[in-house]
Amino acid sequence: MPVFLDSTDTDFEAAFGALLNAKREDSPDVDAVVAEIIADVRARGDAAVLELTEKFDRLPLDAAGMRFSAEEIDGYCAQVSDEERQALETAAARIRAYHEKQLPRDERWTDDSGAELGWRWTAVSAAGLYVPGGLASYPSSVLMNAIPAKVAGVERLAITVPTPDGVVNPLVMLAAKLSGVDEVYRIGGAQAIAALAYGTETIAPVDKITGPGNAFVAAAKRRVFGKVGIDMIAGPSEILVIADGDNDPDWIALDLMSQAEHDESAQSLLITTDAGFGRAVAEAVEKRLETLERSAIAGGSWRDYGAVITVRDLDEAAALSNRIAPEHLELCVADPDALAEKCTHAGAIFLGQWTPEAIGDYVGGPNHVLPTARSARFSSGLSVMDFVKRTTLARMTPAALKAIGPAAEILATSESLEAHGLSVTARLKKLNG
Ligand SMILES: NC(=O)c1ccc[n+]([C@@H]2O[C@H](COP(=O)([O-])OP(=O)(O)OC[C@H]3O[C@@H](n4cnc5c(N)ncnc54)[C@H](O)[C@@H]3O)[C@@H](O)[C@H]2O)c1
Ligand SMILES: N[C@H](CO)Cc1c[nH]c[nH+]1
Ligand SMILES: [Zn+2]
Repeated sequence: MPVFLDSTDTDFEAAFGALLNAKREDSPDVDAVVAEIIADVRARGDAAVLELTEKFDRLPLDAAGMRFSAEEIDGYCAQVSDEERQALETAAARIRAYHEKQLPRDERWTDDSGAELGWRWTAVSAAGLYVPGGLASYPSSVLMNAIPAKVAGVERLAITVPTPDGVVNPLVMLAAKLSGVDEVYRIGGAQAIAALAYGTETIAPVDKITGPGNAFVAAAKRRVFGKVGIDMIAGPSEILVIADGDNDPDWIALDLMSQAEHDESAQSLLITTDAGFGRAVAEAVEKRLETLERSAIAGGSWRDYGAVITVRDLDEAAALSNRIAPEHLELCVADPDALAEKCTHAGAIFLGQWTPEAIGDYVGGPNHVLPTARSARFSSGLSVMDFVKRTTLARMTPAALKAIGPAAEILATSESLEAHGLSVTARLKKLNG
């Protein structure tokens, strides 16, 4: 059973604080292991990656076998059924259409001084896309990473995906092919992140790494940030459902389990205005856990990190939700739009009882690579914007320089930066004869 909290209890704040601070993904143990792995890959390149792949994925490889060949990719694609291919194509088309709307526009204008100003967007040259593969396999994450990158115009895309015991999901290969990516490596975890960031004999380094993963992947992305860009911390999955008593407890139980089954470090929370409904959902979860094949993982994370919280009203629910800043927020209440207005910190919001979170994982259109561990307070889900950067543009005319140059001279003097000021003064002198 998860913890049951009631916002009217005297010890509520302490218990809620403990829930917020649960060290699900950035524990010192994970970070220490990851630091060692990254150092090893930097020092020994391919040799370290190959050893770590054998150790963690039980997959003995040589350097030549690290990358899937074009023939291998085609062979796996041929194994995909028509039904599965169509489902992937549906997902890909919807994800593409959604992300095409995110393409930012260049801007250029002339201001009152006569200065021409603006900015220009250009794509990252090379991106490494992490596709998880430890406890489940994620063709959908291939699409969610690669499609926005392609829409942005990234030239080189390299996918890393662990294949424990050498088992490959053919749909992962087809998703790569449908997205136009042919550089795919069968490596995962912190060693894959290090290889993408620093490069090895076989893998050329990239400029930016995106994608979700477990605690080891999330910790590795934190550590390589600065050497390369990263999208965000997209670690073990989370869901917060806010539901009134007018819902089917079994539906809500399944929604909670849909994220609990990703990882033992996942977190599934229910906030409800109806204590009896909260108990009914918890009972429905226990019933479902009796038959779910992934009950070991789902039950583990539900027991360790799950919670059912009873609140006085939906305003209180929104306030708690903002403190949690969940990756996924499902609003199963009579007026989900009104509640959504108040829920300002969340990776993705699912409005109403007909929108299970799983639709967003696969076919809704928005990206499913989303900020976890409360990082939705300051970051957003993966988008085209993660694969572009903005360069500012400025052109002075003589009139513009005359108008705003003197202020620059004064500020340069105030900073004691002589050459800065003189670079303006020299030009102004010429203009002023
Ligand atoms: N936030 C998001 O947007 C989002 C999206 C999809 C999936 N996810 C999350 O991605 C994760 C996928 O996890 P996964 O495990 O299935 O696959 P994964 O690919 O993230 O991790 C597998 C790798 O972890 C490494 N690893 C495992 N145990 C280790 C250990 N003891 N020491 C060092 N390295 C170790 C291994 O290298 C292995 O290859 C889940 O937590 C899921 O919730 C998040
Ligand atoms: N829920 C995950 C994001 O936390 C994404 C996903 C992919 N496949 C199934 N689920
Ligand atoms: Zn999911």
